Amino acid sequence: MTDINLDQMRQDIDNIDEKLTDLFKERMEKSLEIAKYKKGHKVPVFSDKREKEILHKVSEQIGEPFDGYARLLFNTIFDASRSCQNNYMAKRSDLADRIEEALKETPNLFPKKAVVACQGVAGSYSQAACEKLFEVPSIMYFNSFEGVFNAVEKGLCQYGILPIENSSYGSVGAVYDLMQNYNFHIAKGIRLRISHNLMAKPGTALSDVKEIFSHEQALGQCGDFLKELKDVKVTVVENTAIAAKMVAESDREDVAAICSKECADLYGLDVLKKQIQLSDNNYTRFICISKKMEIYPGSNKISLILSLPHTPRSLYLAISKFAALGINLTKLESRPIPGSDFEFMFYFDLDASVYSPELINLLSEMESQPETFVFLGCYTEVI
Ligand SMILES: O=C(O)C(=O)C[C@]1(C(=O)O)C=C[C@@H](O)C=C1
Repeated sequence: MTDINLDQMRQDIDNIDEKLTDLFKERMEKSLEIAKYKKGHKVPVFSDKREKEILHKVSEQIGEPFDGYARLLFNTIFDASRSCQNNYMAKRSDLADRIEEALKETPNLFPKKAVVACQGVAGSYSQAACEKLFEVPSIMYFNSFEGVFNAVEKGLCQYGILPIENSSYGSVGAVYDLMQNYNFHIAKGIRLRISHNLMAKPGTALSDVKEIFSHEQALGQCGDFLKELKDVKVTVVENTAIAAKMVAESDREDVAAICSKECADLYGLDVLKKQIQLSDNNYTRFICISKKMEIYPGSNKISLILSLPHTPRSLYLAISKFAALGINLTKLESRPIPGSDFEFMFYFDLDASVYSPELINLLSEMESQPETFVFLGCYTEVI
């Protein structure tokens, strides 16, 4: 009995959907007609006033309890309508040409050899990421992340390796902040499993340790282990391998470093405690940056930087453009713009590829807006 009723009700829904679909198609065709007018008369796609008027009218007409749902539905309809109009009106941008050139000029295979900038000293996780990406890299080490960006921008190194995010401790804010100041592209990404160890000179016992050195991210990833230790000073240094080197070269017998196992062999240290990170599934994402845009075959990830106007719904409108094309947004990071009044730079990672003409139209449209828009690259992430 129940099943018969359900079948009947579903049949009713199907009939309603058929009418809705016809009406939706009719509405989208009208929207395209408007796009033709707008293109000819240089009228912008988005009209906040018109959308608000429609939402108000629809809410009044439908009343409670469905008015909230109706606004949700109509906002989605506007997203589709705007996306279709933008796609129709898109002008080919300088970015579209640069992407086409990069697709033509990038070789099919990622290089095996290159001069690569890494932060820190030998034994750093950046070195491990670099050696996973390149078979025979010539690594140049720089004290700071800024040194890596500089070396690539000035052409001193062909590529640079930078950590951007850890699965348990989050984004590397310093790298995101530097992205605003340098011209670079992302050519590849890599995800590295990270296992931290407490290391000291041979002869030092865990109970002797009075000071631990490491990078801020590594210390954060080992927070639970550090909380258990009593009367131990924790000191932040630029890099985990720098911490290992400092401990190895120190006259003190009461210091230790949190670093990778490879550092033990490199700097003659002993492991006091293995795997001290919060989770066994501890991964760090690195980017491999280049000066020129390089897009290797199969690239399926896109990174962008956007500044958005301080107006209601501006972030929603940007995200809805990706949603309307069915694009998965895999990361959204916001960082304050120095010196501004709580204005932010937004960093988007998308599951998308430059082989899609609709996406190229969308990127062209975004580039034509007055706000900052930077296409960082289209690449694959090695896992
Ligand atoms: O009225 C317009 O200007 C339209 O382009 C139509 C429409 C809509 O789909 O209703 C689309 C985009 C605008 O932001 C406002 C309304």
